Amino acid sequence: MQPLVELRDVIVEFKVGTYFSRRVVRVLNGINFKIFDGETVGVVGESGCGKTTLARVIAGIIKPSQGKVLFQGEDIWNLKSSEYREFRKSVQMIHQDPYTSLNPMHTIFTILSRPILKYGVIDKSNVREYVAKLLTRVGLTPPEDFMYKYPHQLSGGQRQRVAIARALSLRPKLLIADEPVSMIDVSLRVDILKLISELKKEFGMTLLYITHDLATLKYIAGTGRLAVMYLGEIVEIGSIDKVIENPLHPYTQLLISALPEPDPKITRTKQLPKLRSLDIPSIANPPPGCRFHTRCPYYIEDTCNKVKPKLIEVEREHYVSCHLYTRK
Ligand SMILES: Nc1ncnc2c1ncn2[C@@H]1O[C@H](COP(=O)(O)OP(=O)(O)OP(=O)(O)O)[C@@H](O)[C@H]1O
Repeated sequence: MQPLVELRDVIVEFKVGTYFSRRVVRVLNGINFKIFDGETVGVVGESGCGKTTLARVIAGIIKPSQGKVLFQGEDIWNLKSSEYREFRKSVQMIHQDPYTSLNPMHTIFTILSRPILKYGVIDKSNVREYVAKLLTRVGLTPPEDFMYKYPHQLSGGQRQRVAIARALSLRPKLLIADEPVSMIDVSLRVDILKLISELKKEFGMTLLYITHDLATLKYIAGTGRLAVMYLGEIVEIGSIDKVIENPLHPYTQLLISALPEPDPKITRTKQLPKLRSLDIPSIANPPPGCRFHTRCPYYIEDTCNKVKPKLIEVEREHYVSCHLYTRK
């Protein structure tokens, strides 16, 4: 089956520093990744591991320094302008920060109607009705109470609902939600996650959900797949159930064992894997070999610190890059 999105050996490098101390930081290091039509894929990893960069590469906002990004089999950086326009319409993103993702100078009506008119989704005469429908669908009712307000007049949760309506307005094939609830009040998070998950089903979209919080991922992605990132690389990928029940990579094991337990007794007695070091290396200066070796409890001298492990299939559709499995 042709994937909706495919990343082939994607490398992203940024130039950082001033003129005299300019250097290159590799933020994505050889990503191979497929997303299939209709599925939900979660990407989890700690802050700064390259999740947003991955999302932006898939959305066509950042051009990879090397490698290819294919959408429906076509290299997005070789598309004709009309095809590129169609691609940009098909892939929509909900950003982390609802306070900066909406233009503060425009009313909600303008924010929602502009992309609709730009891409000719609906006839001009029907725009008001369409915007009202969108607002209602994302729970901003009655829509007249929100349409002519400015973003600063709304709460964080309401703004994120507007951002969801904006993404939805173009009827995208792929919705990328980049930590959509991390800056929203805890009490509102479940409602927003529920809304995204319902809309995904209702509109038959494919969903890429990015988070550093595995607990919210289980909530939204349920039966989908999960990719675990560590310092710019995917270290494990498989169905969410398999990865959570049988995490293969020591880093994934660590993430899962750190999940809060409903029973405080279990939390008190739970043994977390003993890490070699608590320091998280910088993505600007990653360790050689396996990037997790400086922290890994199962570190193998002369292998993990020297050889980069390949992502291999250990059980059906469950991939991991770790020397513990390549040696078997
Ligand atoms: N345009 C850029 N120029 C230079 N460095 C960048 C740029 N964009 C991202 N980075 C760096 O790349 C690294 C990965 O950033 P990214 O935002 O992709 O991580 P993340 O996993 O999404 O983190 P968070 O969860 O904190 O948002 C960070 O060290 C960041 O500072």
